[in-house]
Amino acid sequence: MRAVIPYKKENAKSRLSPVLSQTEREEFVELMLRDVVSSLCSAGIKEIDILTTSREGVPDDLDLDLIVTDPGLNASINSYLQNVDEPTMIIMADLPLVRSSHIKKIISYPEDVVIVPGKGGGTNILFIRQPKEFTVKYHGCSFISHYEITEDLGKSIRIFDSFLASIDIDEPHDIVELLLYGNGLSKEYAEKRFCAETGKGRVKISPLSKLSGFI
Ligand SMILES: Nc1nc2c(ncn2[C@@H]2O[C@H](COP(=O)(O)OP(=O)(O)OP(=O)(O)O)[C@@H](O)[C@H]2O)c(=O)[nH]1
Ligand SMILES: C[C@H](OP(=O)(O)O)C(=O)O
Repeated sequence: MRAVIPYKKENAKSRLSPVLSQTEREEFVELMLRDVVSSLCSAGIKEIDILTTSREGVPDDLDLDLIVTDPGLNASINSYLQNVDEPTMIIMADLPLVRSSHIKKIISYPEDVVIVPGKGGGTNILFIRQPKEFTVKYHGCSFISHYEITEDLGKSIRIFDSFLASIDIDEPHDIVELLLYGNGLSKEYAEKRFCAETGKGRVKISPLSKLSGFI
């Protein structure tokens, strides 16, 4: 089996621009990628492809196969899937809370397709046993799209229900979960810039320079 990580570094994570500059977001996404690769490696996944819009910005100290494609998430993944003959895990680069134990569990299921929902209707991980037959449709409510695509193919489905694996770091409030539950390089990066501030209601992030009642 293999894993593929779609990756776009240039102006990455634009939804985090209220709290991180472009340079910071590009540094941050690389550290999240490293965390994801580390979890895959710890789970024993040996074949890891990075499907990237540019060779620059992909760490060259990691043992990864690089596939450079034009921008366009769905088109690049769908053309990649046409060329693979083995079970394949599509795992996003912005999942620093995914642990190797999640990966091991996901690949142990007997179903044809395992879907790991992301917050807000997204798809964080798709594990597909026969990828050539599958077409992805990310963006919008892609969890429902991938569920329906799998059903239309007559394939069996497992939904992997996990709090940590559901958290993709898209918006500033997602960084709270990274501060609370992270254990890798991207958590260290976030800790240099933010703290988790407690008060009424949910914990919030606060820039480190404005500390008040934080944990
Ligand atoms: N190969 C490839 N990967 C992409 C592309 N766009 C996004 N990705 C990756 O797909 C995953 C999900 O993307 P998003 O969460 O939308 O990330 P993003 O585009 O950096 O974030 P926003 O600018 O906030 O939408 C991440 O792993 C991205 O690095 C693309 O055009 N090509
Ligand atoms: C790619 C997209 O990611 P999100 O917009 O949820 O980060 C999705 O999961 O369909």
